[in-house]
Amino acid sequence: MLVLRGVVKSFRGFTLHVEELSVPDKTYAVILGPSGSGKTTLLRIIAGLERPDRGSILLDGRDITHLPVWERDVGIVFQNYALYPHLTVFENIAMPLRNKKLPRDEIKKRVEQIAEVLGIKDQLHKYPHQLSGGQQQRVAIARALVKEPKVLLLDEPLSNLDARLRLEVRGFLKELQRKVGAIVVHVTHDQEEAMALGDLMVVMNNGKVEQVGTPHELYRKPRNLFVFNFLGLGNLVPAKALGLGGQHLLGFRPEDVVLGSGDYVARVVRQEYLGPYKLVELEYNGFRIKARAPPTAEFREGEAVRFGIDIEKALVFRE
Ligand SMILES: Nc1ncnc2c1ncn2[C@@H]1O[C@H](COP(=O)(O)OP(=O)(O)OP(=O)(O)O)[C@@H](O)[C@H]1O
Repeated sequence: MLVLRGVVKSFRGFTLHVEELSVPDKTYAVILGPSGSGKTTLLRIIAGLERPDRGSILLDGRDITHLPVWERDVGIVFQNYALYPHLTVFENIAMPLRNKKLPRDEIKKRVEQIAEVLGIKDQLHKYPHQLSGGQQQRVAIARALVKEPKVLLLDEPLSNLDARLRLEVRGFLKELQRKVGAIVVHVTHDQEEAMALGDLMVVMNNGKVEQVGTPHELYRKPRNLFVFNFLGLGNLVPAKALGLGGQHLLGFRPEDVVLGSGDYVARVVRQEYLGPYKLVELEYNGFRIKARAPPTAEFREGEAVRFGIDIEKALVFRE
């Protein structure tokens, strides 16, 4: 189990403050937040690349706050992979083991083993520039895993891959984590990626943790407007505008809008065909509302449609 307690790190004009964060064993944790929210700083503190001003980091009950990077039992994959260009794939992966001065046979065995797990065994003689982006990334992951660390840290690992490869590698990362059983801490600003991968999601904003939970908890029970707005598509309408009492805002997801029947009448502003469903944007009482419709539904722009809201699923926020 990885625990951060009372961790504070200040730069000029920015403070990261994590009161308490626990990541249980064998958990895929995703740190999600907008640019500048402190995700990378948090990762670097866990890695030992950044020293916190206050607080402690515990790994399996051991205080590692003041240990140097190489004594921490963590593997790191940087966003740009940071491979050594003049070394072969084999030597890149072997580097952490050479630093540990393991015997030559042992190094060969372990490099080949991890290369097998990552499906790059036939690339070991090549140089990084002879590999595709996806293959380079696998080499970086292999290098991070070859020491069999308890914690694997991934900083925006998918951001350099094209859309198709990103989906493929995403599935692969999760399977890999299950196979090696390590704690993964994965930093991203992509909410879909975070929900797809995370056993545990940590939403950050402005140096603080806004909420920690499973993807479903965060999507359905966001603690505040920031989390609601940051995860997926949402509608926000004052309760009054819907003829309901109170001064609050109602938050609901497109899939909570029932089209074709209900208490309200709106106008269709536009529609987007997205394959499995259509996203329809409505205007009601001066507010925009996004709704889901079957992919075959046809609307005319400006057409009046009736709609209702699954009010049980709606969230109440203070205005
Ligand atoms: N070494 C440093 N010296 C000074 N300021 C820093 C340093 N590292 C980070 N910061 C500042 O801390 C804040 C958080 O940066 P951080 O990189 O952790 O955010 P992030 O959420 O990872 O953002 P991004 O998604 O853009 O990478 C930023 O305002 C950044 O300018």
